[in-house]
Amino acid sequence: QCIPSMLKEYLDTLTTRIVDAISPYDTITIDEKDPDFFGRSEAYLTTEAYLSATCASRARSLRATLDIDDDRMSLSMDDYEAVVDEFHGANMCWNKSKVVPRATTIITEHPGRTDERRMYRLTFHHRHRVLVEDSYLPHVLAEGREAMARNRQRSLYTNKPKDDWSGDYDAWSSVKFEHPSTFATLAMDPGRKQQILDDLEMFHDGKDFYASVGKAWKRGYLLFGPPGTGKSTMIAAIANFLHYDVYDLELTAVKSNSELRRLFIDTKDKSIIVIEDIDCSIDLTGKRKKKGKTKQKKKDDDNESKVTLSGVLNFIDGLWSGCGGERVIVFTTNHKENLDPALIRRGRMDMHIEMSYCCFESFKVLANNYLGVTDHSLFTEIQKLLGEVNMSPADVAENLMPRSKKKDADAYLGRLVTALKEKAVAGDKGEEEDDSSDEDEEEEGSKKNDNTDKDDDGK
Ligand SMILES: Nc1ncnc2c1ncn2[C@@H]1O[C@H](COP(=O)(O)OP(=O)(O)OP(=O)(O)O)[C@@H](O)[C@H]1O
Repeated sequence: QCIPSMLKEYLDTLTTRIVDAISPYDTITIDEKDPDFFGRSEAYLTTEAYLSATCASRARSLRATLDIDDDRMSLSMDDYEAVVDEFHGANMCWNKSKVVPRATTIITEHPGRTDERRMYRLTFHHRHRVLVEDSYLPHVLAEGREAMARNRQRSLYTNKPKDDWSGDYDAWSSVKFEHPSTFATLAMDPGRKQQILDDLEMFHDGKDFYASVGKAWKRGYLLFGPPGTGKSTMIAAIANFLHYDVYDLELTAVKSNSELRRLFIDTKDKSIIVIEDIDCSIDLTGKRKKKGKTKQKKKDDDNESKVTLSGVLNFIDGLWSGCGGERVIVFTTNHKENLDPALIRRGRMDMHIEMSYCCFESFKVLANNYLGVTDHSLFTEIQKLLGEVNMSPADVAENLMPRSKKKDADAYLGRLVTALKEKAVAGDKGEEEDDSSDEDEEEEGSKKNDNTDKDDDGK
């Protein structure tokens, strides 16, 4: 029984060798099993992601698997299916096959599990060998990784108090990141929006550029503006655009610079590290200039947190240069003028983005988002009123929010007109008083600065 099977194996090998010798085609096999680990090989997973993203739609026979984390079906080529990928005029033929081991009499604890092994085989003409090795395989790798990053379930992390850290990688707790905000739904000046998108794209595709100029692959964005103008919404849109995780760093819970460093070291690549309301998080502001005035306060704060401005500056620059890559850091503030210039200088906060009160262009985005209208007889009046009063996009959105299943555009736009008129009667100052009413007392003194910020668009 053994001899015929050995003979078959020998003949198979011989046939392959003869065919290889006379065939003008080369092949590369990418095996599912990782020789060093029990899991699936990264090369296989990356190839699968690449083919699913680029060529699987051309395959007639597909395989669906349920991604439990993501709660969706993902499709890939089925076994024995083949597709052709054209690259720089050359045909790259991929097929998927599997090897089923010969039956044995091993009794297993897991009867459903088989030892079958899948593989992708790339076949191409011998004359494209250099193209495949130098360009096509790196292309498959880069695009496959990109597709994997796009498809993975992203997380929103927050830092735990040090007393709750239990293991080496336990400084952050996380939940699924599922914020629906995108740049399409974000209401802001379209020109500025495009600038930000271009900047993010440049950063995202800039690995080689950053390496060539000797700069760490990171980018800092300072988002500033009055409450309710969309700073948090913008962060979510950036995360969705770049397909990054978000680390929401609560600085007041960090007790020392070394704890801060450790938190940053524990963040992963392809992530956004956010410190919201940086001016309220910690006494980073003005400390260097008004040492005398803040001495007493500093004493009181010593028991609370010993994170210093220089600690924050060091971790941004020191750490970024040394580890990982592809990280974005975002600070938000309602009062940019209170921040120490060293903290927000270009190179640390590379782009300063003002989120301002609702302009007509922003309103049109919100009207479309909330009511599905792109034009209406009340638009002209709303445009005029928005030119006269300051209303945050959050307030505009609240007025446009349908109160029943029926999207009655006349009623909701009418309600907005009434609210704007009331504000016009109260004057712009009324807006500022409204904002401060639900905020901490200590913030009240700086409300008037919202308008001074408007002159600095951070270009
Ligand atoms: N520019 C915007 N585009 C779309 N929606 C917006 C925008 N600004 C505000 N909103 C809406 O208002 C809500 C509050 O906005 P958001 O929390 O992003 O404001 P913020 O500037 O971060 O406020 P704060 O300074 O108080 O934290 C959002 O959930 C969103 O629905």
